[in-house]
Amino acid sequence: MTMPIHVTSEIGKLDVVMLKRPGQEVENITPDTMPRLLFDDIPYLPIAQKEHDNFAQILRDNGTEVLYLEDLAAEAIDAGNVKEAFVEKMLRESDYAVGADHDALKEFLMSLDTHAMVNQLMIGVRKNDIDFKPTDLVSAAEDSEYPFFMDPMPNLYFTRDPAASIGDGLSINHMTFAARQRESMFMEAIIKYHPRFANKGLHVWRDRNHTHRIEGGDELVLSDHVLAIGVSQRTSATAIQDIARNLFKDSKYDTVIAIKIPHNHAMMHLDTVFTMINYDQFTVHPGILGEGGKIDTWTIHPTKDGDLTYEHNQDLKAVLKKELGLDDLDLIPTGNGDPIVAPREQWNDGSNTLAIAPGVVVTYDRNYVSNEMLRQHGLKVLETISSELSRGRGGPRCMSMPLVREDLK
Ligand SMILES: NC(=O)NCCC[C@H](N)C(=O)O
Repeated sequence: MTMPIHVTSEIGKLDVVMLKRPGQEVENITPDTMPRLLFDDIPYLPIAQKEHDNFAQILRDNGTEVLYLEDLAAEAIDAGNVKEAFVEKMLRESDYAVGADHDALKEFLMSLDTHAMVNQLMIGVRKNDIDFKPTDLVSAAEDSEYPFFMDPMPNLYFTRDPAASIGDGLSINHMTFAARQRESMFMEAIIKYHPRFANKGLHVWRDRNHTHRIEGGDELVLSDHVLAIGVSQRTSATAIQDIARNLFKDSKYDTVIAIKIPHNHAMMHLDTVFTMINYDQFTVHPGILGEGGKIDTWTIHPTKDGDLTYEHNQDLKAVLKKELGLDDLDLIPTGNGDPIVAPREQWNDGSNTLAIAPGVVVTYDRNYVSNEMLRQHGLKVLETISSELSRGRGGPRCMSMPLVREDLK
């Protein structure tokens, strides 16, 4: 029986994927909150939705079943009969553990049907959504001008990050910034309660109850025994050690390649600068490579007594060839390596390709130089429209959480 989560590569035919259609949460970004909510501009929602529907349709047209986070979350909460517990937990993580504001918010959220409640949590709760005037010190002294009781979660359409499928399981992630920390609660509920996933023997390799951060954009499943994980703005070396230990103990995974990338918003995750697109082909943003193409990598293996060994290397190509057992490797530079085109296209996720089968990728249409390069290197490129979605700083890989991929032959 195929497991409800089964991902042993970045490139096996994509059978099932989870997306989140951008909704009103995106309209709740303002210029003041943009930096904190991790956006560099405000997408125009009707167009962003059209673009997202186009992306989903490309996936369906190529034989992928598309599931939506918002539906799975509501179905899970109903199936587990945990609406009140979920609302309580969300309130607690939104800093409303007790008190009159907690009670008013809880009453409002519980009055909605489960789908509407899930959507409302994603959209955020504005102060004028409910008939309640707070009288506490925080509201009076600190928050009086702030329009929200509960912040929107506009990054939810990047389903790649709050959780990551690995083998017959997943990591449910402790996210770096407050703006995204509550997001992984939805996946936690789905795995625990949704009939499609609950009690099916799925492994949670690392859950969200940790202080050290890791995000799915950094977690790349290179094969059925090798992962690459970015040491990045969003993923700490400690979290990488943790997940490596857990995987080495209970799965076929025996190799994690930790790759150190610059710590900034344009390159926040490994998949913004490096993705696998075929058995022996990768995209790479030249901006992560130092003099002579060097980059710091550490290959991690288990010892017999459950400890870890680390091998430092600065030749990414050599490391990948060795660990994947390849004779040669094609690293395709974003924007053809041009000093203007490469950073421009990387900014709009020109390196963030989603492979839906070996050698078949979905990319943003705006990155036409990188797309042309991919075609010249023999890839089939399916372009998706991208003027608004890209304002959130994520591309096709970021916007998709593969749940099932076919194993490679
Ligand atoms: N895997 C990815 O690179 N995801 C893109 C996340 C973009 C989002 N605005 C963020 O900063 O977290």
